[in-house]
Amino acid sequence: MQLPIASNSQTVPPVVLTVAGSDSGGGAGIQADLRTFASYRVHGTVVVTAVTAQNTLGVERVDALSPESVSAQFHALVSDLKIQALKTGVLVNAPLVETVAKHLKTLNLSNIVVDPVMVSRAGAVFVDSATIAALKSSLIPQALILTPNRYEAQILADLEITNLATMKTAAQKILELGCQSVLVKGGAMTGELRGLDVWASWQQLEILQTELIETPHTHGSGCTLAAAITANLAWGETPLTAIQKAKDFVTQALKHSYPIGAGQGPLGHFYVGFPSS
Ligand SMILES: Nc1ncnc2c1ncn2[C@@H]1O[C@H](COP(=O)(O)OP(=O)(O)OP(=O)(O)O)[C@@H](O)[C@H]1O
Ligand SMILES: Cc1ncc(CO)c(N)n1
Repeated sequence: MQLPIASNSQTVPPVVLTVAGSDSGGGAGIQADLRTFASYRVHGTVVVTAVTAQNTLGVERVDALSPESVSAQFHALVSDLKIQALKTGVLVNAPLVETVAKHLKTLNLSNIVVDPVMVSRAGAVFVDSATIAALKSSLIPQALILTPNRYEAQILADLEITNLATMKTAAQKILELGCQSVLVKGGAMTGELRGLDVWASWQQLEILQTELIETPHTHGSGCTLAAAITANLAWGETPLTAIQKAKDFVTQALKHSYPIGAGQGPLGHFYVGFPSS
């Protein structure tokens, strides 16, 4: 593959950040985010929020980092590096949500993608009601783009999502939480809605669909999508274009997902050519 950027000391890629958890199986979380960032030739930095013991079959244990550790990681980063776009992933308790929200406020950055990880598609529940309340009050209002999956959108909108109409209604209800736009992801929908997403801002509503990839190996698709949106924003794309390009990237990576382990395998990020940005 031809590298699009010359490697000399003058070339500086955009700096992006993922505030997320580690997946020991390497499929989701920070591991998926960094593979995605590398695919987009952006420099990925990390604030680790939790360490999960996880594989293709599920989550066995979650250890949250302390708010002090998370704060220290933010301080080290922002005292030295200029972040152009960031995404947040799993935040397993209310103090962590509040800590991250406080640091994001001081960054004065508009390119914020919030992936409100609460329930993975494999059914792992990561958060309690206090955490959901903190997400709603302090983090979601800072999002340029919020990316709930079907189950997270149901919780945030307090509405059962069964069809396209309820996906749209949920998106519009979630906007009232104060985010600038919301992408209700359809990976967990069934039939012809599987893989269809609904994006809503106050001005616009779009249905996004590429092609359905018939595979059980989709572990990390949500993290990959949010990371790819973040990378596209860092390269200067508008929110809708960033989402469209990111969805194309996820579709390609799903085409190349691979069966390691006995459960849901990860996406094949490194088999996708350099994405246009
Ligand atoms: N089989 C599929 N074919 C095409 N697109 C898919 C498929 N499964 C998921 N997607 C897309 O992948 C993106 C991620 O959505 P999804 O609903 O899977 O997120 P998620 O549940 O947060 O993922 P995960 O918890 O596995 O990281 C969305 O754009 C969705 O439409
Ligand atoms: C660490 C981590 N973050 C996010 C998800 C959601 O897929 C996961 N399974 N694990």
